[in-house]
Amino acid sequence: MIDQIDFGALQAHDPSTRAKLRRGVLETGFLKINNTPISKENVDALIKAYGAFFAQSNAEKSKVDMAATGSNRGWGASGSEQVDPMANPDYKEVFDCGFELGKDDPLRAEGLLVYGDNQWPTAPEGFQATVQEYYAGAITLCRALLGHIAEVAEREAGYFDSRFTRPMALLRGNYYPARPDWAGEKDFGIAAHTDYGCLTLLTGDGTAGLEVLGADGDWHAVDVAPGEFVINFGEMLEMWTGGRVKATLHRVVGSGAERISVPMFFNPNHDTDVSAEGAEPISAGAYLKRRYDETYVHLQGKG
Ligand SMILES: O=C(O)CCC(=O)C(=O)O
Ligand SMILES: [Fe+2]
Repeated sequence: MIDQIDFGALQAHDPSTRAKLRRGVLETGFLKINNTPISKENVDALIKAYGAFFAQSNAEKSKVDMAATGSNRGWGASGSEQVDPMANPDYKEVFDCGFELGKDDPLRAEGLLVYGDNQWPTAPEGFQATVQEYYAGAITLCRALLGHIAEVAEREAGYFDSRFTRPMALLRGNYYPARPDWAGEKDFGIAAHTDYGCLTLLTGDGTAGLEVLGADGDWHAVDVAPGEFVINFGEMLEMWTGGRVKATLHRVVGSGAERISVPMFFNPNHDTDVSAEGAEPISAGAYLKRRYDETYVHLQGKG
């Protein structure tokens, strides 16, 4: 159900690759992508870094607990996010970091949540450098992918470029422990949801777990080999393109095996109007803040 595309072929404007991209963007909402400029070494180091971070005690991890802040950077304990109001809070743990404004950026004065300060743990050693190296590579890849997506979504070439100069790009490490024995039918690693933003670029440790809802109404397992990526599209891009681009439901029920996945949620500058043509304007920052306030348990009801 999900097409695999070669990033090199996409860059070279290969017609059959372009056709698969079209189907992924406009119909299924998901694609797998390989042969990207992000090295397997960097991905391996990233998975290892998150693994070592999450293996620490909760007391250690809570030194960077996002719940102690009004923002969403740092560690989120199991139960810290509820993506589906009909399900219980997810049992995954997360570590989130995001775009950092330059020291002299006048936007700093506005104290926007979506550009909050990152919180870096002191251990494991090298964690921040590894995560930041991946962050930079993922941003570059996302920008290139959006260039191609603009074409199939009937936007002029370069449409997204000026709108992603200060991207609200949130990189998340998801840690799914083995599915707990207390877990019932309302408990998920991450419950069914659509991503909130524009483009999600996901990699992982190769353990199965991601499921995507197909047009047939069934959940389909999607495997992500280390060094390969899944991309999917979020609510904001669906809205922005008047429904042309598809945001597709997905989830992780979880299994006996623990698992790490790493989504990069790639979103535009906070003041970008992401409303559909003719609709009431809404800024990307306001949209994202509303979804964060709805789903991060420590922000729920504080909007
Ligand atoms: O772990 C996965 O494969 C998916 C994670 C996900 O959907 C998310 O973090 O939004
Ligand atoms: Fe997701």
